[in-house]
Amino acid sequence: MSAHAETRGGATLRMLDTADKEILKLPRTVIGAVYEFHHKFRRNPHSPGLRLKPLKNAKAGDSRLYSARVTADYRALLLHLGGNDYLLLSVKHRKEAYDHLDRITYGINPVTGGIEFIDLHVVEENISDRTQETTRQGTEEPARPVPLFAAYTADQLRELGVAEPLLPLIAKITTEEELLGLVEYAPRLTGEVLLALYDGKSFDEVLDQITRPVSVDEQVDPEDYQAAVARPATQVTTDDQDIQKVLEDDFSRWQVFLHPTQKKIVERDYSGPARVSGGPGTGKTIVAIHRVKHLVSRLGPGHDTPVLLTTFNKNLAADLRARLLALVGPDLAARVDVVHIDKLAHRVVAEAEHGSARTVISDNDAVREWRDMLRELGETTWDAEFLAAEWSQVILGQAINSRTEYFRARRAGRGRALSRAERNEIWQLVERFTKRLDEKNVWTHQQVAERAARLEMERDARIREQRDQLGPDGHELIRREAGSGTRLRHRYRHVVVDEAQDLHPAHWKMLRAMVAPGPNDMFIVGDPHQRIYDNYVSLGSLGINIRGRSTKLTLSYRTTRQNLAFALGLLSGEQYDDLDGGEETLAGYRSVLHGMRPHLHGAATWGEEQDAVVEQVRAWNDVSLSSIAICVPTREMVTDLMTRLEGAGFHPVEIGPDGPKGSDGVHVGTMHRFKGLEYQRMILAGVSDGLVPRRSIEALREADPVRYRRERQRDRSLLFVAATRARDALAVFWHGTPSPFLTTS
Ligand SMILES: Nc1ncnc2c1ncn2[C@@H]1O[C@H](COP(=O)(O)OP(=O)(O)OP(=O)(O)O)[C@@H](O)[C@H]1O
Repeated sequence: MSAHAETRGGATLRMLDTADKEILKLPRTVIGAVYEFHHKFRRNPHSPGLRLKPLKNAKAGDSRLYSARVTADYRALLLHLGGNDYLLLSVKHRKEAYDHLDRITYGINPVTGGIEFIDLHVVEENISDRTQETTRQGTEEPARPVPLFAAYTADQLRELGVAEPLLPLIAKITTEEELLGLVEYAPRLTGEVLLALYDGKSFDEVLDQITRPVSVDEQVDPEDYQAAVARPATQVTTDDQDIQKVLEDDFSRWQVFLHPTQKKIVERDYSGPARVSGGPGTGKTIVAIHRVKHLVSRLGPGHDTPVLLTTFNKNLAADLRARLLALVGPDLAARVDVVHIDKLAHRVVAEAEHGSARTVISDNDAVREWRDMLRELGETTWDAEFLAAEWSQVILGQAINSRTEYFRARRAGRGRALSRAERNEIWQLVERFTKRLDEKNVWTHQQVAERAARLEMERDARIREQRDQLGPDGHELIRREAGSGTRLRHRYRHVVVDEAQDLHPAHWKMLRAMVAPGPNDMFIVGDPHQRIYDNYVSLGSLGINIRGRSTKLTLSYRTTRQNLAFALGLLSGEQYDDLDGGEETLAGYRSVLHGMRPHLHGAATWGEEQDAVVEQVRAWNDVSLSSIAICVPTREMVTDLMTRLEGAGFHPVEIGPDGPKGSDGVHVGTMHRFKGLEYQRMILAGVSDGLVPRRSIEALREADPVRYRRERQRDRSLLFVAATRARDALAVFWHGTPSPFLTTS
């Protein structure tokens, strides 16, 4: 519903995204009053109690700027957009609201077409406060002999979208602290551009990676504020609840203020499957959830669940469900099937086979079964991990049913080539293995996925067949399932996938078959740099054609610039695929958040390292224990650390396959468990040579270089995922020799 439709007769009052930063610093009672004010204003902006009146700004003839009464002492600054539409720019103490009117500027950015508001007085005060603070602490940096941005002309900065009124201030900045002080209250794009230039990106890179993605194509009318407020670059709230969310807590901002790039991706109409990539913390999950909202709010009325939102595991699905509910409310959320991918596959199989009694075993259990079987057979040519992966990825992944098919199968990226005789041997072992599982009445998730994919593809084929038989009127009952009288349709109208990089080919086949090919059918979100399972796919070859519909998010909302630089260093020299046979990079990946450099600490032994980790937890006593997490490479190390923390009087909570097994207390888990999570502070422990990457892969270095590279890359990604979970502080520990991933960065 649009704000206009909601408030017929009254007024619209939207809030600019930069307003809440100042408002949230006000006393609690005033924040509450802002919310009340907002309600009253929308009902009748001219009610006498509100004292709405134009302000005489320094700009000649300016009549857009208004003030209104929030409490006896506080005033709202409003921008009149036209008609009864207003924009809340700020709330200030009465004195401040009128004292520095000549320092208040607003306008439409000619590059993005978005509305920008700057209180130069606030910016200047912030710069001077921050600088004084560093002087007091004795941490001030020496001013550079030339201003930081002296190398750029005003025209160049304008071209990059920097806000005009800030140019004189920018020209004077000589320290990082001053820059951070300016960026905090500057329009979003100005901050992004300046920090990127400061971090060493070239003018062209910034233009290409930061400015162009948010530029508008059309000519911007500098006076048309109604048009400007509707552009993605103007980040505003839309309704009452939004304002409440923003005022209640900072964590709800994602529900309200999408980055222009996020917004474009969410609202675009795609002619077929679309893919969104982006580094850690760039809001891929947020975009997926908003996309679901966008899709579900356009559906006609009904009680069915035409939208699927799926992800990798149960824990992440629970998180998606909670976030979706917070964003859309129970009625719309009820129309979305939020389920993790394995459960979805199980459902399909259970429905077809009326509840299979088989027990599912984990991938680790499957490798163990392979190992046992090879030992029993005295078979030493192949190792269990290789056979498990060959079976899962090539044989199940391509739904191979016979030896002949396996002889012909493509084994792209699987390591060394296999001769016909070798394939024959493997096939026999696979047959034996599946028989062994059958006899034990167990199967793996991949087997379930493969069965589900087959079932869904058969269903899809039946739907097509029936459609082909439709008469010219198209409404024949032929569409009914033979005998049952129920209509046979695709399960979903739209499918939205998060954590796409770790889905198995069989999952993709199942998902593809669950939705009719067409506009907005599939929305796929993932980051190949975070692939931590051995599933490589080419979406095109699985019938999911994303060509021309790929977009990338590059601004991290989680990771600080310091942590981000560290994490990027971990990946140096690797290449990553784009899930479609091409290459993917993290070009443009950046942050505007500022924090401490990661703390790095080496110890002589694992025992000493654990002592240091416990000390670190103790030192972080300014945050709650549940906002700290520790991740380590192995299960044994989790157990060790849990005992150690317990002994030190902390209450560690282990993260299991379904998420944390409790809430209060430091979370501890293996690196695999941290996919998709985030914590205020993170400790990575055990980042030693031989553990990260695993020593066991060394044997492959000569024997199978391709596989060696992949396994090594997987361990690197695991460390990358772990390092990017931290919102503010990151501490990295090892014993003995540090991981080579640390030293090459
Ligand atoms: N537009 C936004 N406004 C405010 N916060 C945001 C916005 N977009 C994302 N965030 C926040 O940034 C953090 C990371 O978002 P999200 O989990 O969606 O990123 P991601 O790309 O899926 O990360 P990862 O790949 O590491 O799992 C979250 O805390 C989220 O709430």
